[in-house]
Amino acid sequence: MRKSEFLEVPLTEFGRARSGDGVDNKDMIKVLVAYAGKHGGTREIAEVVGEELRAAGFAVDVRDAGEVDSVTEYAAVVVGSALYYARWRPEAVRLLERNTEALRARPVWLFHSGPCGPGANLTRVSLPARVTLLAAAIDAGRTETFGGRLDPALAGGVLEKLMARGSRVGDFRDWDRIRAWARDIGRRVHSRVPI
Ligand SMILES: Cc1cc2nc3c(=O)[nH]c(=O)nc-3n(C[C@H](O)[C@H](O)[C@H](O)COP(=O)(O)O)c2cc1C
Repeated sequence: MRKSEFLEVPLTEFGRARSGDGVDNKDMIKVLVAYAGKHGGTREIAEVVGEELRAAGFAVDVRDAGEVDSVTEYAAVVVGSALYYARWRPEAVRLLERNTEALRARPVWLFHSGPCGPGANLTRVSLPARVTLLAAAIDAGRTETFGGRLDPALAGGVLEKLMARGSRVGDFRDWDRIRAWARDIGRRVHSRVPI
């Protein structure tokens, strides 16, 4: 199925949540938010995206991209990676590579987090070449760039310590923008406007 055909298929055709935690969520549409990073900054973005999607009425799994084998149980998928040396983390790239066909059949949103320092939130970073090809194969929409976080206390190794200095140090994640983006995804899935 092409993504354009998503509009024609009832959401009920996709996986629905099984009940768990004593909550009867069997009628909720499942959404996956997968993330890849090194120091937790991208995971926290994914968690906030997940929070907003839950508030919008979806059953959301927020999972480490490296632990996702299949996406077929989800009606929509969000994949985010930290940027390191202008690249995506390998776990996120592998998720896209291994699930290209299934992702092509679902609405998919991509984001990456990285820019730090003054102007971090005005910066739009292009997808790395490999991910550009995968995004085209998946027919994903435009990738969102979110500011990142550089904390010298978390820096391991010489290069990370060199990066985590000066005006780049700090938390440049714009939570309002991240939440607004997630709410927009929720609206689009509900209203069947994929991307
Ligand atoms: C060694 C190193 C290289 C980085 N390279 C980039 C980069 O190429 N582009 C970018 O926007 N951010 C870059 N960053 C910033 C990280 O993407 C940012 O700190 C991000 O929030 C890290 O996410 P994480 O905590 O999930 O690992 C780099 C950071 C480090 C420490």
